[in-house]
Amino acid sequence: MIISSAPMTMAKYFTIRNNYFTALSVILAFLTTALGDSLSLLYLARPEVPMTMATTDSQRKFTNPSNYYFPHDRLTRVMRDSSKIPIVLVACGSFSPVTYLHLRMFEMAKDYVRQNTDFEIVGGYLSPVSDMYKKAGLLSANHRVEMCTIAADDISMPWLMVDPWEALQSYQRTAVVLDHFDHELNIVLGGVQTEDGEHRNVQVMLLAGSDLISTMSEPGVWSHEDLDHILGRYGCFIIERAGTDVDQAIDSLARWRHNIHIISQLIQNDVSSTKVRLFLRRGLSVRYLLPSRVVDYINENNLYIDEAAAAEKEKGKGKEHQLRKIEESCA
Ligand SMILES: Nc1ncnc2c1ncn2[C@@H]1O[C@H](COP(=O)(O)OP(=O)(O)OP(=O)(O)O)[C@@H](O)[C@H]1O
Ligand SMILES: NC(=O)c1ccc[n+]([C@@H]2O[C@H](COP(=O)(O)O)[C@@H](O)[C@H]2O)c1
Repeated sequence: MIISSAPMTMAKYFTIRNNYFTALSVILAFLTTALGDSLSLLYLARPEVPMTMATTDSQRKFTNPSNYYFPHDRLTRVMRDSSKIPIVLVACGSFSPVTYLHLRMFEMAKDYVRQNTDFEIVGGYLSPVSDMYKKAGLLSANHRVEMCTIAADDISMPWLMVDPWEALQSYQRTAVVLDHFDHELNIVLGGVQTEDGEHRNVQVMLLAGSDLISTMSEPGVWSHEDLDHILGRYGCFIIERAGTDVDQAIDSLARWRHNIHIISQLIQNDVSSTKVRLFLRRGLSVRYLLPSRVVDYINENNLYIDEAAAAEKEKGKGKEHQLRKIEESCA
């Protein structure tokens, strides 16, 4: 149970993510220079969103948004190996839009779990953040949930689901989100079973990139009680991400080190939603950076239209040649 939490602002959190964003800035600065304007800086603007901290209790009754049901159709209810500990992976984030790297995080975690742990993954969830998070480029929750649902609806990932609980209400801290999963999986559904019919509680674990974990070392972004709750009670898998020094990121999290699993990216790939939005804004192709059906959804619904309109405007300013050059270099 979390007893208290210190007030803090999301502005500070976004400032602290600068390590990652500095690396991203270099890439964006390159594109910006090539285009000869400063529009891409808009993407780096961090919002001023106050995050009011409330108390949480894992035993509390959760209020669900209307018409909400907890998705569990792809949850493995009977474990394959009773000697293992059943876990569910939860990835929290904006997913604006969801990319292949978000999906790949689950695959990397699956390999790591099989090779290095006594866990058995019985399900995975994408949990898009609420609109109240107000991060730059955050599309409405309905669209983000829909894009995640399309992305997760892939027969090659039959254990991945999208939970709209967090997205469809006011901002919820990650500790509360993990409590919600714990409640739904273990209290409402009653956990899972072994082949012999023995009941097992499911261990909820956070799945995140190292840019997110680096913010946990900084005072004022996450309360100590929340960190203790997330890393002490639940635990997490951290996917290495270019631009973040993982060792430095977890330096001050040493007391929970046994519950923090670091997963190296053997093939460096730093696709990000920011870059995808930038490409869309420039009218560049984003195919093969995210599932085709998500690209179709974006096009059909004219999403990130402001960005596309900005690109049109640039063409009007006679920058077609430069755009073509970038497009060619990205082909
Ligand atoms: N290329 C990547 N490598 C490792 N982790 C990633 C990668 N892309 C996203 N993540 C992780 O996925 C989670 C959700 O990410 P989020 O929705 O913020 O995507 P993002 O690409 O970082 O978005 P944005 O560019 O808008 O900040 C976070 O924990 C983030 O660290
Ligand atoms: N104190 C907290 O619970 C806290 C602080 C910072 C970020 N977060 C979460 O981390 C995720 C970050 O998402 P982005 O990577 O899209 O910014 C979001 O789900 C956000 O709610 C939680």
